[in-house]
Amino acid sequence: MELAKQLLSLAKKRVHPTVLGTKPLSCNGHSAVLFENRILVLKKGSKSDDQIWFLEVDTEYVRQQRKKLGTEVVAWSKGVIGNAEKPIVISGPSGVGKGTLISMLMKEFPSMFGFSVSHTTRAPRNMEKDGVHYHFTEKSVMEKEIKSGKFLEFASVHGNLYGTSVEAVEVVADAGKRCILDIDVQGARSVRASSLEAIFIFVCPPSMEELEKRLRDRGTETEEQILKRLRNAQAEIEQGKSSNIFDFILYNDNLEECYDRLKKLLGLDGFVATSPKSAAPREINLPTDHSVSKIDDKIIISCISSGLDKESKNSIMLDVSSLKGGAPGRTRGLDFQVIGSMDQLS
Ligand SMILES: Nc1ncnc2c1ncn2[C@@H]1O[C@H](COP(=O)(O)OP(=O)(O)OP(=O)(O)O)[C@@H](O)[C@H]1O
Ligand SMILES: Nc1nc2c(ncn2[C@@H]2O[C@H](COP(=O)(O)O)[C@@H](O)[C@H]2O)c(=O)[nH]1
Repeated sequence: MELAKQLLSLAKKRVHPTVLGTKPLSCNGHSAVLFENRILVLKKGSKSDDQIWFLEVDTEYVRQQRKKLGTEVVAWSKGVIGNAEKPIVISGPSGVGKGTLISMLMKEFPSMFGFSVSHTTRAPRNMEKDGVHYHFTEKSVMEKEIKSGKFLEFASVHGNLYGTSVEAVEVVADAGKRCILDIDVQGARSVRASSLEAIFIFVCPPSMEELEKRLRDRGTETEEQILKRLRNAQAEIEQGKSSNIFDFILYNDNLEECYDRLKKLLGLDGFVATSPKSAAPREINLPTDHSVSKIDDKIIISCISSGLDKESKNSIMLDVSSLKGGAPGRTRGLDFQVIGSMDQLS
């Protein structure tokens, strides 16, 4: 009942906490169940992907944000049935070939991987499309969004702001794909410190001369920008090799060989991409009429449905013992079991 006391004390003091995360859309009523550090909210008569929500009140993430923002904080997080595979964070100096390797992976395994589309304040290059390569944005807008908690991580890189929104990672996982993040070392450090469990790979150039050649041959930067990126590369390579952020270091000398090593460390060597392997979570549809009770880590949702001549009762048992992640954005690891028949199962 610690959480109940905490909530009561906040209400008495008339504290208005900073609310992080995307709020659930309004609905025709809801049931709420109190846990140790969060409140489970079951929306009545909502779509299957919008039924289970958590209001994080005293989770690790909320405590971190409270410290960072200096205010009381609560955070919305959508409950998702099942788990997602760990995202892959790829870092390395500009021009080393991260984007090239990621494109190869996505081309060979289109149904397995999805790209986390970052936000940036830098101007688009000729072939770059808004919403595909980046979400191109104004600095003032991005700064506001950073304050509102939209980003999992952000950093100032080569003079511009770059950031990964919570949504960018979660839409990929919700589609049943494994998310790939192309971010700099500062961003990788932030993700390492966040609640997102990931695999961290650092891509190294064979030499500074070769890195410079690749950057120049790419022809996308001005001379001034090339020099800035090369200066930053020195420090990034040192940090990439010496810090304990990264699980793997990949040397990108010969592209094909490097790509083969990348596939090997992801367990994809010899893997033939055939039919789409979807890890999309199972879904339940909760009817408008239901009552909720809690037994330890199990939530029993009793549904009442009236037929022509009889009223039948069915129940779903929602297991919340293996919740993963928590805020920001999604709480994964929910599982359910149907007790009795359930017409509403999709
Ligand atoms: N192993 C390689 N050998 C030769 N050229 C390469 C190799 N890998 C990538 N390249 C080339 O180097 C250039 C830079 O690659 P890429 O754009 O993928 O780098 P990046 O690490 O994503 O850079 P940034 O961080 O600036 O986005 C491209 O023109 C690409 O074709
Ligand atoms: N911390 C973050 N770094 C990011 C993100 N998106 C990209 N990047 C890194 O920026 C540089 C430059 O990229 P470019 O497209 O301008 O060449 C590169 O190292 C990327 O990895 C992000 O969301 N967060």
